Amino acid sequence: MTLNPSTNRHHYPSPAPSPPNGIDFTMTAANPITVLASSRAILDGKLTAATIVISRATGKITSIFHSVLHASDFPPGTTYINHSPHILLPGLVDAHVHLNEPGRTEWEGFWTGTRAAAFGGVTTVIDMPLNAIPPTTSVSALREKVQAAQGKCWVDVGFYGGIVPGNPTELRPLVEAGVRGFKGFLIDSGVPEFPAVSSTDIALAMAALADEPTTLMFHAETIPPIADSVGDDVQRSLPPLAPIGPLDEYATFLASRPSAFETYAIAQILSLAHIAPKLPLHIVHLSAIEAIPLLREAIANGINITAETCFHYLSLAAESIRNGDTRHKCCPPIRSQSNQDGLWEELMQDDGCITTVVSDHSPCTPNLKLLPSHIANAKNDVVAGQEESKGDFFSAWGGVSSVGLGLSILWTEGQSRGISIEDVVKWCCKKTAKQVGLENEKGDLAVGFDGDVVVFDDEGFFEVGEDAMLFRNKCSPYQGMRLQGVVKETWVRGQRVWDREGSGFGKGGPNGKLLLERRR
Ligand SMILES: NC(=O)NC(NC(N)=O)C(=O)[O-]
Ligand SMILES: [Zn+2]
Ligand SMILES: [Zn+2]
Repeated sequence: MTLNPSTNRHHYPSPAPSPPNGIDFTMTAANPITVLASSRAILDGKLTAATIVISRATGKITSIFHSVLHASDFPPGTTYINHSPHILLPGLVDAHVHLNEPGRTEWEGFWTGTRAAAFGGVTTVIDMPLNAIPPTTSVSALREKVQAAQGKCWVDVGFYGGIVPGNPTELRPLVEAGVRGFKGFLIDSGVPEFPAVSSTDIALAMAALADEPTTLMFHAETIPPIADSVGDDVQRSLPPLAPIGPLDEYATFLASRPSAFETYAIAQILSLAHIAPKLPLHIVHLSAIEAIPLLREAIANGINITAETCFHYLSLAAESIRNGDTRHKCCPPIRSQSNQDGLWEELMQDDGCITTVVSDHSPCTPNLKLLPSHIANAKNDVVAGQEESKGDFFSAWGGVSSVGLGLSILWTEGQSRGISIEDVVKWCCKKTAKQVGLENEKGDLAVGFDGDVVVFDDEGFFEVGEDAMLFRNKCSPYQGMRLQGVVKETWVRGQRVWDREGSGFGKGGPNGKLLLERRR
């Protein structure tokens, strides 16, 4: 090793690999590096051999080589791991997670939710504005959330703001305070403190955000009016379709929330898009394939709109949901197998309207799922004293728990559909990062990006037992399933947070960053 006294920089020992493209191939004593290598990695969306150098001081990727370099190529003191043949992926950005703290921390919290994320290779989660109390509909509520999150996050966490009636003046201050987008509901949200918006509210929100660097997102389900003369406010207060059939049969629930709820809501949003032509619009958790032609046409006409779908719509189907298995209840609902096939078909199109796949992890305490004891098989699923309403899809909380399982769910389901690991990275890393304005630091393995790296064994299997459901309440439709694709290690900004075969969660504690830098 040669020491350059003027800069105190240690240069790499000979034989050092020649630095391609003039990359600064040096390490200072104050800036030690971690090097992760593998014969297989996803760089710039393509599978290739790679050696990734991460600064331990900044957590950023400082150089990348498209080949496997050796430990001896680096200075002593370098942490070097060759993970061949496991795949190095950029950490997943799950752009739709409900963490529910403060206020409903017994449903989920920052600590449990972000550990579950890290377990499954998710290095960034974006928290939804509802189910915590207060909901994130004002800057002061955001402050409470940020306060509650301090010191508890194992991965990086960003926040969405909420659009509710009466809060348009809060929206720009929320952008300034660092929220990464906004969500509004066109139907009852399930919690009283987050009411649905009318067309008038949407128009006000669009006007307020028209020139802001943000994304306006909608829970697009609404009850089509019984008559054109029904006013907007009356419309919003209509009850959903009454159940016709046994309440514990999934088909009864599915029939109460038809695809027309989604297409009608999307048409309503599109009819207002001219108010903010530049503002990125986004449909969260798209389920109904009938909405795809509407969205495609809108995009062809220049409307700036995208859609996400969820792991559960791509892996579960109405036909296989047992009576009373409310772990599958979510809104919009999981639809037929042919609907699932149609979502996959759209997702696989390069120019499709569905650009991202997220979890919509929206958990609750097991008692609120009203799960009958013949289905409950995790310890905390069985709750005494609710026999009369057990399995009632209409009374049960709507939301599927899956944060941290998504990579393996998609990989398992995708085996028979011919997807590649590059596809998964596109849907769950690259495009989700873009959706929330993190495309210059997350979602890819590239110089200058955060050193968020997943070590993925694409051929391994695991069973979704309690040890794989690190979210607070072990109640998920994936429970007991055998999934292909195991996350061996998760690195967040150059620190190993999860080491499946080694020490488990890192001794460094929860070092997740709260992503509150204003979007640009
Ligand atoms: N209040 C909720 O968490 N709702 C969520 N619930 C679902 N998806 O069933 C959602 O994202 O709409
Ligand atoms: Zn929603
Ligand atoms: Zn949600």
